[in-house]
Amino acid sequence: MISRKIGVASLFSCTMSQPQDLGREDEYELHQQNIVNNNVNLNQTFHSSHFIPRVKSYKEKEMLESYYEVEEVLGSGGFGTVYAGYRRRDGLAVAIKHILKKKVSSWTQLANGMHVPMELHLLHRVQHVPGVIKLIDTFERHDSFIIIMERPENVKDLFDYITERGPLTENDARIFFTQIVNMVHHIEKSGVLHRDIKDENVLVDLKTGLLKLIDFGSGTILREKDYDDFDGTRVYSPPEWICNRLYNGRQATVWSLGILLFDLVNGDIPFEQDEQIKAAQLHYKTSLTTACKDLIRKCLSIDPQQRPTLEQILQHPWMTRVSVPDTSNRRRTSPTGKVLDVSTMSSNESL
Ligand SMILES: Nc1ncnc2c1ncn2[C@@H]1O[C@H](COP(=O)(O)OP(=O)(O)OP(=O)(O)O)[C@@H](O)[C@H]1O
Repeated sequence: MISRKIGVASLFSCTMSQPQDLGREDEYELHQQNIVNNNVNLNQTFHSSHFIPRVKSYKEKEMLESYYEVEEVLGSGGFGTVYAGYRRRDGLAVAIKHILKKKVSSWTQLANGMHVPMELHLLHRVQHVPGVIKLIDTFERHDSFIIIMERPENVKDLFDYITERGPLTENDARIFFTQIVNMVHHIEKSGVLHRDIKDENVLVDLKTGLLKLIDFGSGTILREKDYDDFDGTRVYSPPEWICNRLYNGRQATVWSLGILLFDLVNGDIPFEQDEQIKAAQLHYKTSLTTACKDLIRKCLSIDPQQRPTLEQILQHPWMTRVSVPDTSNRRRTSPTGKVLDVSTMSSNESL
């Protein structure tokens, strides 16, 4: 598998306590630390009435470190660094994302006139969506923003998960893919476009198989008009972006879902080079059902108009197939990491 990650450290080498309280709505605050907004690059400005943080007055002692213990690096990318940490008052496990202002390309203006990275606004706006990572707290410093999020215990991102286990069975892939499509559907209904749906941005809870979506750093407000900017992951971007530098948000999302589904059942993404994206030829390493290949093919239609909508994906026969108990005693590993007796779950993948 070709590595698409840069400098991602191992996850969760230690934990202190079970997450109990993810922070009540009224606990969510934006702590301003020595705010200097004069040099902020406001490429994109939106007036938001959805996001009005309570601003805590700046005091030297009320720094991040007095609320949170910062530990090892979980990952670093285009916008900054993510650390593991704990909330001091109750030991809640958190992820601390440090976003450098100079690296932020998209900003929004809040109803109170404050400027924040679009990522923060979008994440706040989709907090009600099941599966979206929970926002706990936010700080502003003169050169950066710090986003505190829940850090579920015993998780692994989907890239590492697939790298370690190889291609998933179609049944397991369906369990994951259904969660992701439902999440994306909810997010779009909330007027948000994630624009970086990929295995590295999905965390798998190894106990429950439940997924968490992270990283709205490439996201934007959903609109019908085509976009002419893209900051997501090129190998998940559609041919119309590669060829024309223009795309419809919903249709590009469906393309990225097609890449992700291929990745789940095949163990790696289908295209690395621009020419491959433009040709959209699919070569499978694994044996798949006709229904599965049909759904992938439709999502990866070169013509964006031919791609299914999210509703149509959810209605596709591969997604809705009725579970047929397998009477054999075959055993296999589930996405939850447990060895399952497949006679108790859906497993008939033949068409
Ligand atoms: N809430 C979280 N809980 C656990 N791990 C997390 C969390 N948020 C981020 N991570 C880890 O940190 C990594 C980087 O996070 P994220 O993608 O948000 O940062 P980024 O700077 O936008 O990275 P990139 O540029 O690669 O997209 C993730 O791949 C994941 O491994």
